[in-house]
Amino acid sequence: MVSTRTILRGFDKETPGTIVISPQTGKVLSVHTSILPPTQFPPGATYIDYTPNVIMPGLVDAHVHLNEPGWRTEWEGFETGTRAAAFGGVTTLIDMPLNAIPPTTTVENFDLKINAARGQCWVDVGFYGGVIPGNEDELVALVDKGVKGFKCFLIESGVEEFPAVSNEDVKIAMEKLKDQPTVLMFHAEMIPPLAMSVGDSVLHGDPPLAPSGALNSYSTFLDSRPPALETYAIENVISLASAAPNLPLHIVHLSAVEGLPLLRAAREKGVNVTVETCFHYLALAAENIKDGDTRHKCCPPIRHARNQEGLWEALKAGEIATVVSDHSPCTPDLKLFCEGDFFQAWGGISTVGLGLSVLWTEGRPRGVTLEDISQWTAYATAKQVGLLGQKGALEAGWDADVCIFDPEASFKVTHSEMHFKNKVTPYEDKTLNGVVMETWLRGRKIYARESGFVEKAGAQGELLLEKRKDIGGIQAIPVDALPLN
Ligand SMILES: NC(=O)N[C@H]1NC(=O)NC1=O
Repeated sequence: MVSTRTILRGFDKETPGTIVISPQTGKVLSVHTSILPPTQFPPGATYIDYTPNVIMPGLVDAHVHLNEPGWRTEWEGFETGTRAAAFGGVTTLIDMPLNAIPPTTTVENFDLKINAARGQCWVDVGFYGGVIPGNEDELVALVDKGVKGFKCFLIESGVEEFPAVSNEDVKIAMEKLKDQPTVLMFHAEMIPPLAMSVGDSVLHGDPPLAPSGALNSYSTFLDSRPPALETYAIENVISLASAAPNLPLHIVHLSAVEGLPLLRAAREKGVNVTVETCFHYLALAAENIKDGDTRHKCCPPIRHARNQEGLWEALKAGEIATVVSDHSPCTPDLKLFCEGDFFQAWGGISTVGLGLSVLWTEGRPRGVTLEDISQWTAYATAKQVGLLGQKGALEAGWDADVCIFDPEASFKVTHSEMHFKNKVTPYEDKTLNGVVMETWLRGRKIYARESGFVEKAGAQGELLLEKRKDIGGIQAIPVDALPLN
């Protein structure tokens, strides 16, 4: 018999709750902060009691590099990246415009990307477009075709087909996008003019000149990318904001806390700018990175524990709106483990699907709740990419994307717990607290810890290609505003 209702009972926030979903439409029908007994439902309804586990909205990871199509599909791909997401309770991924070949910088390239993704995804996937020098005439067409936002680099991106933009390029892009439902995002690192750094303590360190020290030493690498690169770039972004006051701006993967007062001051002056950080900046610290361990290389770099505490405080205060993975994998050879050279190794960390447990492991001792985590990794990320109303919370009428989480269990990150294509991550062998027991996408189970991936679900992820209807962007939302009920 085809069931007309699926009822999931577990904990919603701290209280027992029940959600009723329709397997036919894949939508949430109702959410209750009480236990609805099975007798209240029509015959044929499926009733699953997950107590004492927690029912959470599926995560929306708004920053992943899935790298397909092109030769870097060896690094990751739609099938493996989305399977890794499903393992970790992530039900929506937003793919970055670079590292695949070609990059998502034209409509023609976007079509190639869409064709490559179709039929391969375990979870729903949306896309960002890229802003590079000279592609301004593609931007509005990309919005119409459904990109959720745009990313540009203010410093070398690491891949030649996605060059950095100048301020002139940014202004041209802003002019094109100023009235569009989108968000313009910046990889905010820039090399300050040398003259500014002479004896200037504001720069918090030396300018990024040639590395002075052993190339396999983490501190040599860290010293080459001081907070000044981030603060200079953020100041630069803020200085450009008046060119398009209605266009939401967003700083991706902030590492340096020194950037936060600049963003706060800008927001106070009315600049529509938000900021994200990543799981690795909240969980890993420079003090613990051994020389040569290039699994930890990313840009901007992982900084010291004191900086990390500042990021946690800013998250709790609502100054940082979202937490994402910036999953940017590569094949193991490109991490140059023999040489351990931090300057030549690929910069990027593989995390997709581990983030919820990483945040719970690190956040719980700091007083963070699952509700906070849900806010940062589902509700606010969905808002950033214009998906509220469909994704990011368990609300009647929204997609029944569900993560069943056991907050008391733990697991060790071995190769069998990594589902991304290349099993290279700084979390290897670490024990993480909190285990995703099941993941449901639009009303259907796609992964269960006990029985594994539901094979027939393998191609059910949808591509989120509808044009955004909102004005884009996000403002940091106080944690108590989380609409789980
Ligand atoms: N090209 C690319 O994926 N770059 C990412 N890697 C990283 O460490 N930071 C990034 O922006």
